[in-house]
Amino acid sequence: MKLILIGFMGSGKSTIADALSHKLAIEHHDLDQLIEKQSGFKIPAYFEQFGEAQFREFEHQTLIDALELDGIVSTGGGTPVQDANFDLLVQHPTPTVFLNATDETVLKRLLKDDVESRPLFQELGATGLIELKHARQPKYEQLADIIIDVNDKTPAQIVDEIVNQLNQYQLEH
Ligand SMILES: Nc1ncnc2c1ncn2[C@@H]1O[C@H](COP(=O)(O)OP(=O)(O)OP(=O)(O)O)[C@@H](O)[C@H]1O
Ligand SMILES: O=C(O)C1=C[C@@H](O)[C@@H](O)[C@H](O)C1
Ligand SMILES: [Mg+2]
Repeated sequence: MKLILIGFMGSGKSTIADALSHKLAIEHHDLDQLIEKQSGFKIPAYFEQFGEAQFREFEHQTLIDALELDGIVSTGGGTPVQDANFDLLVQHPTPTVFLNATDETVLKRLLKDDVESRPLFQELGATGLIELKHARQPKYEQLADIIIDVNDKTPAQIVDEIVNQLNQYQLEH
């Protein structure tokens, strides 16, 4: 079984994919973690050392490899909106789940984490980050086979909702 999770930074892709992989007893491949493992750099260090353009190239190659694997692929927040990745994902037969969070939810969750772990948050600040979120929203929506509202829900509730919607989706396709 295969599944792709997309959504903005802080929408919960890594958290939800991890919980879902346990529930469904399948593998989870987190693109940011794969990039860190394969490059030997943490994401902020990679941005600092090589810049965003080179990060996007590395991310693209990692996505190509990850799409060959079984299980759940959780993407980085910016992965699906890069043109080359968008084209790959739009053609890919695997169901794509978009975790849709409000601006408030995203900011609340990101501010709870270490700001330094997300270089674009550090660079853009809260206002710039939300502008980026709005600019990306149409692309996430275009790629989504299933959209899950992730506001004010526990990870367990979100996981159950994904499982239900996925069953429905599979019956219809
Ligand atoms: N449903 C939820 N309720 C409350 N907190 C949550 C929920 N889902 C995730 N979180 C928390 O929000 C933060 C961001 O979650 P996570 O790292 O999974 O997001 P992400 O979409 O993978 O972000 P990125 O794109 O930056 O990798 C974490 O601190 C996580 O514990
Ligand atoms: O939204 C983005 O562009 C990013 C999100 C993270 O998952 C990382 O991939 C990186 O910090 C860039
Ligand atoms: Mg993540």
